[in-house]
Amino acid sequence: MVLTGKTAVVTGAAMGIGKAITEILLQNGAKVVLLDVNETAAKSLLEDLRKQHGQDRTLFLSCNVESEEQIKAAFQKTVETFGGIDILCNNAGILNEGEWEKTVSINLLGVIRSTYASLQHMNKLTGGRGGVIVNTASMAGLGPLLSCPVYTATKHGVVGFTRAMAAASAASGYGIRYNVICPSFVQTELLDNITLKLGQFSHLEDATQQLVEVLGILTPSEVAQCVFELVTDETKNGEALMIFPKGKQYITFPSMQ
Ligand SMILES: NC(=O)C1=CN([C@@H]2O[C@H](COP(=O)(O)OP(=O)(O)OC[C@H]3O[C@@H](n4cnc5c(N)ncnc54)[C@H](O)[C@@H]3O)[C@@H](O)[C@H]2O)C=CC1
Ligand SMILES: CC/C=C\C[C@H](O)C(=O)/C=C/C=C/C=C\C=C\[C@@H](O)C/C=C\CCC(=O)O
Repeated sequence: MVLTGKTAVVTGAAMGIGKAITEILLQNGAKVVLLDVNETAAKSLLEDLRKQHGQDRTLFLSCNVESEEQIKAAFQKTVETFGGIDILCNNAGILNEGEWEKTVSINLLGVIRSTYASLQHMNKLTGGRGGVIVNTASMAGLGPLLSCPVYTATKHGVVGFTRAMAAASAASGYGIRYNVICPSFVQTELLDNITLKLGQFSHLEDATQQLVEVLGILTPSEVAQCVFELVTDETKNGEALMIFPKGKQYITFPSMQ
């Protein structure tokens, strides 16, 4: 996929990995709609992006992925502004084992809400142009992080949902590819104040810290480069890409056949 002239929507775009995804998509010619709840950070980023890429290739819309209504309104505004949606990066996510229902609502249900809402605009069977969706899971979507069981569950859900949507799309002729990234630790604000975010499992922080020391820490740009690969390589559908500082690996799952 050539990105020039394409329209991308990125959730959780104001900071961290979402910001890096937004930047690499703009650098490669796409128009990008930034969705986030952090208006201050988003508007500051938008000002910088417009200085670099011009006034007409970006749009910020305040959108909480816990709200189907806000997601649908954001997608409608995107289509009205840029004519359609070609790329969707469901990236918004939190880590909060104390508020685990909120974690589920954002990390898993938010991805489902956004994916389903995008169908009417992207599905070739309903007048869409097709395209690609890349969801942000985690290595915790492939194996357990003992200090955050609910976060782990949400990310396992994102991996499974993405792979099922990829199969459904291929079988139905939607013309949409679905892929998922599974990064290890990334230097973002999500990692700040981790003890508080682990809630009743904060006594297990040291075990996670040991994982960090073994695996190292990625930069958001390294993760965004992998998203760019999954967006542009039109052979990729149903892929889970594990990303860590020493490299990356496409996961092979047990085959039912
Ligand atoms: N930082 C890490 O070590 C890793 C992060 N991830 C995942 O990467 C994604 C991005 O996280 P980071 O960039 O690390 O965190 P971050 O905290 O830097 O950025 C998350 C962004 O999502 C936004 N957001 C939060 N709740 C939202 C909601 N309800 N609706 C819309 N936007 C919302 C925040 O305002 C923020 O801009 C998350 O899904 C996270 O689970 C995956 C693996 C590793
Ligand atoms: C306390 C949580 C800290 C950060 C959360 C962050 O957002 C995140 O998602 C970081 C994940 C890092 C995970 C790193 C390693 C995970 C190891 C095990 O759970 C096994 C995982 C995958 C095995 C895959 C395989 O080898 O087949």
